[in-house]
Amino acid sequence: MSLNAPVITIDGPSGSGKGTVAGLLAKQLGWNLLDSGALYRLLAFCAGNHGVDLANEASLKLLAAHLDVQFLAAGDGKPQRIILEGEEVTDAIRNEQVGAGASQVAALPAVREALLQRQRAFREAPGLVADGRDMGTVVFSDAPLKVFLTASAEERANRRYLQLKAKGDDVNLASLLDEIRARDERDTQRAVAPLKPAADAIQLDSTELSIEQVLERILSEVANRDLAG
Ligand SMILES: Nc1ncnc2c1ncn2[C@@H]1O[C@H](COP(=O)(O)OP(=O)(O)OP(=O)(O)O)[C@@H](O)[C@H]1O
Ligand SMILES: Nc1ccn([C@H]2C[C@H](O)[C@@H](COP(=O)(O)O)O2)c(=O)n1
Repeated sequence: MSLNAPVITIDGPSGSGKGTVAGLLAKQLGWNLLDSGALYRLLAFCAGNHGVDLANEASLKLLAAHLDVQFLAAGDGKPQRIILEGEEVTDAIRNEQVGAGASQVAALPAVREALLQRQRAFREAPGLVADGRDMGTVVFSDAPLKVFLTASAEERANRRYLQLKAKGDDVNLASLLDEIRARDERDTQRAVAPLKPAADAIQLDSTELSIEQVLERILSEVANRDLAG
């Protein structure tokens, strides 16, 4: 970990485009990438594999501390490959069921504590782009650029619908909207590290913006702060 390496944090609700924009930004800047939501998804998925109840905080804490995971750069603009206990789970953790489980385990203080250092270890030169819910408020509270990315719940559900449909999943728009609202509620209302903008974050509503427009706005903030060296 290098405490001097600059960090750009991108927080926001599910489907706001954080992961997509963080990946593109990291690629463009040649910086490291932390998809912190993947860690919570992996924990929920791993708990399922090991028969651990999603409310069992003590067992989840242990599982989180010993999570055997590798993030592998895929290149060609493809998402990182994720290997859990030797098995590729890149696609398996990207569904609403695992997302809901992740949101459930993420509300447990011992789990968040157990994952904190693992997340901070991603801070390496030349810099880090980190996306999640508490990147700007807790994990990298000293980051020189913090973005809070939002979009209406309807637009986010529609994006998720198109994304899952393109993968061949059997999806229903109304259920996705309900799931997104339930996840928003749990992520914003939990007692520890709730989803909220950091006081010094730039807020971007992407409802009417394309991915390229969002990226362009963040890159202009990177240039204003002279972060790219
Ligand atoms: N501005 C945008 N306009 C249209 N589609 C977008 C935009 N941003 C993202 N998308 C699409 O929306 C879907 C969800 O985006 P993404 O996975 O990046 O969201 P997220 O905020 O990381 O969600 P989660 O927190 O659940 O992982 C993807 O299919 C992505 O291509
Ligand atoms: N920094 C983070 C990242 C994620 N979570 C929780 C809350 C989300 O609902 C869930 C899945 O995240 P996603 O992959 O959809 O970004 O994980 C969190 O609490 N803190």
